Amino acid sequence: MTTTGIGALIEVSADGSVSALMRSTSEQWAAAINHRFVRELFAGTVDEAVMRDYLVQDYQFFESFLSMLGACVAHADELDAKLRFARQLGMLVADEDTYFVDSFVELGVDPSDYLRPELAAPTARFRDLMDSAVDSASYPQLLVVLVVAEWLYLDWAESQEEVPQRDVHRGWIDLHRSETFRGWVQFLVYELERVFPTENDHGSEAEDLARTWRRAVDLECAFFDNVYDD
Ligand SMILES: Cc1ncc(CN)c(N)n1
Repeated sequence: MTTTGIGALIEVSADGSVSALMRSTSEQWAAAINHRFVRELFAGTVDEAVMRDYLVQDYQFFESFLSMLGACVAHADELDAKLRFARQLGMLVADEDTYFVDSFVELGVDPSDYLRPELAAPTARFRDLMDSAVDSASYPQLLVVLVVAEWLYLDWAESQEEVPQRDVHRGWIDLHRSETFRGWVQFLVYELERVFPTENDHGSEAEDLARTWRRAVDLECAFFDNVYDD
């Protein structure tokens, strides 16, 4: 076992499938974790309207994300894994949903504005990708999207030590960095490596997973970019 450069907080086998996926998107990954939104979030200088837009769109992301975890409870091939996804669902309901609702209060966003907003294009595309993974009922397809979404967030959230003062900024960083969050991401990465199809057995399935990985990384960049587009 070894660690990679970016994503170095997580152990991956250097000659395994996850390492290869990571290498295929290293530039886009670096662009996402060093994005202007991340820099401003750590500095506590994100424009109020940008933060509002980002969280309103991310609450829509969150809905499909929950469905993916539910689908993993249904389709994971081992009991231990099902239990791990069920525990994470409980954490998201308790901590992440509370963060969203408290932040909407802090930012003055009414439920009527955050429950059914118009979806920005990257949000709609991300939801399509997650909903397709759910419909596929394929544990590897679900894992590919989850690994990108969670590992990339761990990477940017652990990229700086100093955290900003305001709850709305600090809370979003804290949700994505801790021993516990790192353990969750490590679990996802081990699972993806474990169930990844070998080229000999299922060449086209592996290609399909690689396409999904690249699409998810591109969408992470687009999701950040979108909040600065008029
Ligand atoms: C767009 C996006 N990607 C990932 C995460 C982390 N679950 C998130 N909240 N939003």
